[in-house]
Amino acid sequence: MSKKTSSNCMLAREVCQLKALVRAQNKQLCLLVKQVKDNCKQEGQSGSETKESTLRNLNPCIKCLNPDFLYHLGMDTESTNFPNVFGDVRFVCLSGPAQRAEKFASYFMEAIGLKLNAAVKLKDLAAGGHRYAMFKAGPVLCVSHGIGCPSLSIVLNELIKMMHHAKCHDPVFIRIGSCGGIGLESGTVIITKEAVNAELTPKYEVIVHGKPVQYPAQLDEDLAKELHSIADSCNADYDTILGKTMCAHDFYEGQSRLDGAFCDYTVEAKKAYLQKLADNCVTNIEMESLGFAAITHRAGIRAAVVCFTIVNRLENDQVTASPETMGEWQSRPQELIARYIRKSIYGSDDTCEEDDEELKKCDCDENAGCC
Ligand SMILES: O=P(O)(O)O[C@H]1O[C@H](CO)[C@@H](O)[C@H]1O
Ligand SMILES: O=c1cc[nH]c(=O)[nH]1
Repeated sequence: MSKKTSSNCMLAREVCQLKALVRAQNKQLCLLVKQVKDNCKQEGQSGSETKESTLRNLNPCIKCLNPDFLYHLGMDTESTNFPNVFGDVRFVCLSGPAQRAEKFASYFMEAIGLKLNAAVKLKDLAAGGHRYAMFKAGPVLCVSHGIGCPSLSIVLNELIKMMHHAKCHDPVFIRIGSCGGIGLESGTVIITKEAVNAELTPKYEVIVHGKPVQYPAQLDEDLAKELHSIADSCNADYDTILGKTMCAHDFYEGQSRLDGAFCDYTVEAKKAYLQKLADNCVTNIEMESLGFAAITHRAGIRAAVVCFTIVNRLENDQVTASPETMGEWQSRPQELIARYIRKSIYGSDDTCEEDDEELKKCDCDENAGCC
C-alpha cells in the first residue's frame, strides 16, 4: 500500500470514528434532555414549585446560617448559587485520594457520553478549601474523603449540607475504595452488605459532649443487590461479591498488621484475630464504611460501599502491587458504578453497541477501499 493511500485510510478511519463519537454524544444528549424534561414534568405534576431537598433529620439551625460556610470545601452559600451549580447532582461518589476522585470524574464524564474533548481537564471545585478535591461530571459529583472516619465525617457533613442547599432530590452516595481482603484473591470487588466495627457490631460511635453516642451503620440493601446484579451480568475474569466489611480506625495495629512502627502482639495473636474475622464472615477491612453507612443513613440517603482488594490479609500485610496492577484493580468498581449510573440515567447501560457496529462497518469499507 502506498504512503498516500495509507494516510487516506487513516484519515477515513478517523473521520468515521469522529462521526460515531458525535452520533453517540448526540444520542446521550437527547436522552439527558428527555430525562430533564421528564423530571420537570413530574415536578410540575406534584406541584412542588419551591422544591426542597429530600434529606432528613438535618440540623434545624442550617436555615439560620446566612451565608453557610462549607469551610473544608472552600465555598459558601453567598458566593456560590448551590441550586444552579449542584442542583442536578444525582450521584455522589467518594474515595480516599484526590487523584482517584479526578480519575473517576473523567471516566464517568466519558461513560455517560458528556466528554466532548479529551484535552479538557475538570476543575477541582473544592480547591479553595485546600483539604479535599471535588469534580463534577454532569449529575455525578466525585469527591475525595481522605483516610478514616473523622476525615470522612467532615466532608460528609459539608456535602450533605451542600445537597440540602442545592435542593437535590434522592442523591445516591457511593464510596469506591481499596481494602484488604480476607482470604480473597487480590483484585476482587466487594459490595458491602453490612459494615461493622472492630467488635463486629454495625454501630458507629462518636463522642458528643464527652460521652459516646452510637448510630446504626446501615447501607441500602436493595442498592447493594442491584449493583451485584449488574456486576453478575458481565463476563469478568475476577469476582464481585456481596460481603461484610470491618471498618478499622487504623491501618496498622487496628488491622492487626505486623509491619507497623509498633507491634506488641505475636504472629499467633494476629492469625487468631484474622481467623475470627473470617469465622464471622468478614470479607474485607477498610477504614470508612462504618461512618459512611451511619452518616448517610441518618440523613436518609441511599448509600453503597464498593471496594477492590489490594492484598489478601491471610497471606500478607504489605501492599506490593505495581501501580499498573493497582490501576487495573481500581478500574473494576469504577466500571461497575459507571454501568449503574448509565442504567439509572438512561434506563440501560449499553451505549456503544450501535457505534461499535458503525466502526466495524467503517473498518470493512476502509479495507475494501485500500487493500
Ligand atoms: O482507598 P481508600 O478509599 O483510601 O480506602 C482505604 O485505603 C486507606 C488506607 O490505605 C483507607 O482510607 C482505607 O479505607
Ligand atoms: O489492608 C488494607 C488495604 C487497604 N485499606 C485498608 O484499610 N486496609
